[in-house]
Amino acid sequence: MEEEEKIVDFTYDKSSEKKRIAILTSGGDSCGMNPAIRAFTRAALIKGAQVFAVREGYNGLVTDSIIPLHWGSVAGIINRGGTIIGTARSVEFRTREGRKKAAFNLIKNKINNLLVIGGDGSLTGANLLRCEWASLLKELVEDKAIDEETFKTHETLGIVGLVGSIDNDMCGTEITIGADTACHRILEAIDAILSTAVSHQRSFVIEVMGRNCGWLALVSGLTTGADYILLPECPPEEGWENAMVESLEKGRLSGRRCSLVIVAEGSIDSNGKPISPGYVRDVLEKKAGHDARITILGHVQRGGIPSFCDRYVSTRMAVEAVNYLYNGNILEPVLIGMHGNRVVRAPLMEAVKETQAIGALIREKKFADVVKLRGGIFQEAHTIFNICANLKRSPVAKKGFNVAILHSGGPSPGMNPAVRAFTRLGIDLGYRVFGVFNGFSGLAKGDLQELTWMTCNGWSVMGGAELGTNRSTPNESNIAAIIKTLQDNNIGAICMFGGYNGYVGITELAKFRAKYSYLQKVALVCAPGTIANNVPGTETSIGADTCLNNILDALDKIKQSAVASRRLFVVEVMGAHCGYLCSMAALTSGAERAYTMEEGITINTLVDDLNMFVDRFKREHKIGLIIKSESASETYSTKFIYELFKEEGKHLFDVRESILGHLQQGGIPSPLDRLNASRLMYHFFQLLQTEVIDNRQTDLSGCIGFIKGKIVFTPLQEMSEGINHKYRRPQKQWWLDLLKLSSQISVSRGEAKINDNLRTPIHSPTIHSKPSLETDSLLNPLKTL
Ligand SMILES: Nc1ncnc2c1ncn2[C@@H]1O[C@H](COP(=O)(O)OP(=O)(O)OP(=O)(O)O)[C@@H](O)[C@H]1O
Ligand SMILES: O=P(O)(O)OC[C@H]1O[C@](O)(CO)[C@@H](O)[C@@H]1O
Repeated sequence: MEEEEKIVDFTYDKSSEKKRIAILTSGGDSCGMNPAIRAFTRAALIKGAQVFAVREGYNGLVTDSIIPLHWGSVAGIINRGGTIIGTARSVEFRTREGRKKAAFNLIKNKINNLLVIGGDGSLTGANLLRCEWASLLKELVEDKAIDEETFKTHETLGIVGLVGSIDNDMCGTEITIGADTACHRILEAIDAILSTAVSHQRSFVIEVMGRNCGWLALVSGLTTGADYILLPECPPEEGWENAMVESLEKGRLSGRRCSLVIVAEGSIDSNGKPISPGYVRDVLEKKAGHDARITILGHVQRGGIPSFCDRYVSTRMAVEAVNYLYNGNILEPVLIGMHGNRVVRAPLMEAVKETQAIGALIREKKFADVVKLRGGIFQEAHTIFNICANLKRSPVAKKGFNVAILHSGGPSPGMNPAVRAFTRLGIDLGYRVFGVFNGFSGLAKGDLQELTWMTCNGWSVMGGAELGTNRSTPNESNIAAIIKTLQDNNIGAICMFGGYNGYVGITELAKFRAKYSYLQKVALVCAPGTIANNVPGTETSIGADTCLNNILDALDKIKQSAVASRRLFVVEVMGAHCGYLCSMAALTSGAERAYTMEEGITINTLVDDLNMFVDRFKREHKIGLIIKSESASETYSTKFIYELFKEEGKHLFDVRESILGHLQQGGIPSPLDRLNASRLMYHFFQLLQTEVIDNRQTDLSGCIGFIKGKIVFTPLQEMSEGINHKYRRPQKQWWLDLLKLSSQISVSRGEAKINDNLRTPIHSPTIHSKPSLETDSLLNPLKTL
């Protein structure tokens, strides 16, 4: 995979031949397709391309349902599920005759670049069209449908693919567009089911989608604390029914009041025989005597509002697709994927081949190879699930090593799932695990407790921080008491899961090593648990994803409230001195402006922006949105900006300010935060084993975090050097360029010059069940963002 560092090159393409690019969505719809259509269209328009939508997937290519897209055609869709250009599973395109018609229609519309957003099937189709292109064109010449001249001008077809599928089943990307939102829908349903299951002491068998991929089942199993999961990639051994019942019984005996089994829809046993939820229910009733119920989640999983993650990845991938069409080698079709926070390109043909190989390997029952092809995160999540769901039956060999976890800083969603994973992974490995209440001050007071397997039962779904958190740090007055607690409980390692203050606290504690020799035998490791994403040694902190979903939820509601009147909203978000939340919220909400401390606010910026909004509202815009980071400027406060815009914009628009406040820290943790919290804790124990126990580096100190798609350890010195101590944020912030991207694709450069009828949005097929395939169905302006 080739990683792209440059986020976007917005230079206008001056070549005389303007690119004509078509975009289509195909296969099952997925949340995130619309943000991808928006970002792709706008980024391509900025480059000077003419952009077209092919309606209803490949059917639109076959039937010539191709319409132009303009800046305004994709307005107001960033927060809408589904796909405004329609999708389908086209039977005709599967035939060579169908693909010949598709080729003809592309040529008829003078299109020689195509973006396909769909699942593995759709991208297989795109790949096939690309492979057959020359021969299809030759046949069209022979049929006299096109002449030699046209043949020559269309010899190459640039193809780029984005994986839009809830299944997350494609090689070449860690995550597909729609998979995260589907996890949100599944978790909402399971979290709701758990309360009734617990009340009745029932067992629930839940079927989730995914075709022959178990990603959705695996992630939902791990993040809801399910007892048992059935995945197509890891079919259970013969006699699994007894093992499942035994495992569930063990859970009940330890105090669980309900049992949860998640079945991926493509689950099979080791002989390749499908396993149905009905069969699992029957086993539970007959063999365990459980009162069991089935819930098949179905298409709920594909619906709703796109999550932050899906809006983010789809926007990034779409912009990179434009980059590729302008700067890449279009003779080699690519798939744009994600690796951590980074966009990557993979050869489309290879990705398709590898993905198809998985299906064949499942049929050949080569399951170990299948799991390998699903990638490292899949394997890791599976290992963590297996440990956290099963209390070992045989006693574990004790390590004689005690570990403690504490939080520090503000509460962050994901703290409880982290403690659960820490406890269970630690116990499984033979450690004694302690939870410290109320941060470093609790440590000084000796306020800690040994955590057992069941102490954290149910914590994977809980927001807040059961252990408590505060901003105290070790200092001269409490250090002796801290050392006493550590010594009394024979603690050999501390995992501080928290925010900036926790990093300061661990740094302070390490400084006391010179004075207190006991501390030289205590490993000190920070793990990022803060909504602000302002800590060093990581690109992402746990809690930020939940927080951004909270912010987007609020922004979507705020935007709706403006529909009836012209309003400009100035919305203040948290993040201390770090503009991550602000810039990401702007990028994924379609806000026109984001004010961060990193970029600063000047009077010139405010005047320019005021003029921009005046211009927009004059042209019938109903809503404007500015996201402002809480510390963006000491001089130009939220109140000041509100007053300024109110005064200057009166008679044209209203201004409202909204300070989102602590709702941003609350709520149940998102699937991604739950998953990543567990993965971090898994890596903590790997680090402990290799560095502290095997390499005897008892005074190990530093932090673990996500860098370029991997979980890595950064030693204390480097960690400290990576901090901008004045502004309490990392020195280097990888996302800064995204601020530019956000405003570029939200505000049209030449908008003032654009003819009104070109800004007309498309009818949504979700509103009109039988959308016309004619281009004149571009009616009825919605006139929103
Ligand atoms: N082998 C193929 N040859 C030609 N076209 C194909 C091929 N496979 C799929 N397609 C085209 O892509 C469309 C969508 O494929 P499919 O139904 O497999 O969904 P998908 O893209 O895998 O999406 P999802 O993961 O959401 O199911 C098909 O209806 C067909 O038009
Ligand atoms: O919506 P349809 O055509 O019934 O397809 C359902 C299938 O599509 C997906 O949602 C996406 O591939 C699968 O998880 C599921 O098996």
